[in-house]
Amino acid sequence: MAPERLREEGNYLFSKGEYHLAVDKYSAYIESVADRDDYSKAKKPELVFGYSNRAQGYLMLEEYSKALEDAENALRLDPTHLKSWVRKAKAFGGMKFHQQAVWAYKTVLRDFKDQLHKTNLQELLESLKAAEKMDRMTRLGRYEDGIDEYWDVASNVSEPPLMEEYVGPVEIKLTAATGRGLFATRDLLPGELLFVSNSMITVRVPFEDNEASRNLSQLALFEAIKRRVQNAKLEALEDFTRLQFLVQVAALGGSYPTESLLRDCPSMRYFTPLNGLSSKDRKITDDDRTHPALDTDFSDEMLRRIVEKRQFSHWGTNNEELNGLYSLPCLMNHSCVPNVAVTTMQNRTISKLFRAGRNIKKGDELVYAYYNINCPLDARRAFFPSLCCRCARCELEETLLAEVQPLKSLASQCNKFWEERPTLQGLTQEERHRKRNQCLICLNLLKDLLDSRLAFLTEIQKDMVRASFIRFNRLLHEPALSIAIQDCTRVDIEHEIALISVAVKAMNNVQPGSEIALAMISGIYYRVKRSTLSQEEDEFVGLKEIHRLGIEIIRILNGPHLKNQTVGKLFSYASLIRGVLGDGGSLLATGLLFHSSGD
Ligand SMILES: C[S@@+](CC[C@H](N)C(=O)[O-])C[C@H]1O[C@@H](n2cnc3c(N)ncnc32)[C@H](O)[C@@H]1O
Repeated sequence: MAPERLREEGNYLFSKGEYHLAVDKYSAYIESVADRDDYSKAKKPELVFGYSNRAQGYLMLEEYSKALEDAENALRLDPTHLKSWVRKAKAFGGMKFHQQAVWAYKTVLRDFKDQLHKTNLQELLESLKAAEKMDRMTRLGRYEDGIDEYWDVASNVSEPPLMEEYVGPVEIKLTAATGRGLFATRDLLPGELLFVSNSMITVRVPFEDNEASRNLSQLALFEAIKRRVQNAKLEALEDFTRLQFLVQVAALGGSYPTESLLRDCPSMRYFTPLNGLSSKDRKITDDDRTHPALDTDFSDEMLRRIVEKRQFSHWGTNNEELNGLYSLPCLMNHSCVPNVAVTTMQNRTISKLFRAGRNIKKGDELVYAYYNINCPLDARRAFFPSLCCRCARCELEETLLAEVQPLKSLASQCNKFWEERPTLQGLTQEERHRKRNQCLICLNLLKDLLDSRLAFLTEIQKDMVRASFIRFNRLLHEPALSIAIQDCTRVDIEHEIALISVAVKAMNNVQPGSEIALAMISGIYYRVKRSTLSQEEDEFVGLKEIHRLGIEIIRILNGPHLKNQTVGKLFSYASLIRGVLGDGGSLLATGLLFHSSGD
């Protein structure tokens, strides 16, 4: 077929969205032009056209390294070909080489200034801005810009910001008692970013709390990971990201006690996004070629175990469930006194951002809470029966519950009250008061215990005990039990603020960056503010102090550099989530914080 015909057919197929076929036609076109027996100078424009258009086809197919190769082929023949430059920039972006994408967009904007018309220019400026943002995230760990922009009324951003991956001051090592864990490689301040992890694979299923639906989602994850492993195995020695994927899956499937340190404690190079690696570290080395992950058989049994044991579930909007697999988060151990705060964000993927919750020293193990830890020991253990956490708090509580009978009965009342919660809505006025009083009596008993028999505990130990009884405080804030501000005296309100203040301070000392504490603070703050007494809000004893604590929590969860305006919005929005925060619902809370647009 004549080259012109091939070119026309390629264009036609491209316009119809048949990108695979279009790429084939452009390949045939390139070949037939190259084979033609005439001067190379004469063929140059046609070859540039062929390579450049095929690059565009590859971009549509998300085959970015091939797109880059073609764009570069075209530019070698004609370094002034604008479209090839733009395609090269896009290919860099697709490969997540954001630093190079920034450079390529800047080159276009500088060298082709006179050829760009308005729409072109606008589009390129936006692409450059997006690439710069991605670059800041993946190399510097700066995510606040995207969050600020999302919440800025002046911006038209409606989608939650896309969070690219980032790996900061973290390494994998063996712990003394709980297998592998993550450790800090330098001293850290509260709110500092540790790493951001996107799900390797996500499946969306309609939310149905039953066995069949769980099986279906596990099967879908299993099929997806199996396909990805097979593909990665084919190209792992040419493509470093595929090798990274294999190492990550092998690490998740690795058993502990460890058989092979190399496989079970892989270098962070295998977890770091390419844009965060030096160009030397991105290249496949001899050590990579002999990496044990390449010899791993990735049996169905191993992949099934990964899916079953390592899957994270999130509630999505529209009553759907998003189930995902993560690499680094799965290597971090649990503690009921965590030092890491996590937020989850749903955008096109699901991103988890991990930040230091408190001051952390170089070499400290990094631990976060796998589940809601604001409840008594037995309720915590019920969330994850196979774990049996032995952190300092669990050990303390176990001893106290065995030796201090009143504490044990308070714990069982606490759980019982909480389980009765769904029926609170239908109570009469009198029953509500009675129930509320029961909670208040329990809280007073707890206070007396801590002031007398348990007075020997240190302050942080007392806070650990208080944090285990938060359910009493939360019940006081259930819509069915909470006091209507108009109907109560200033003394009542101040008493309630004092109660919540003790509770949220304890929660924050035990688990800095607690979304449940934030929701409780914001809830009472706005209840007082919206009441008829709102003018005097600042005079209420303790209200300012809990507001300050709420702000502190937001900055731990979302970074210390967030604009004040954004922090204010997140604080006001947090009051809306208290109703939907059930046990284990803390992941949902921040998902929602970002998911809903506006206030
Ligand atoms: C998500 S993995 C964490 C990484 C794990 N240590 C490894 O080597 O793969 C969770 C498993 O780690 C162990 N683990 C994590 N936190 C623990 C804790 N606080 N107490 C006891 N075991 C824990 C349990 O075996 C648990 O099933």
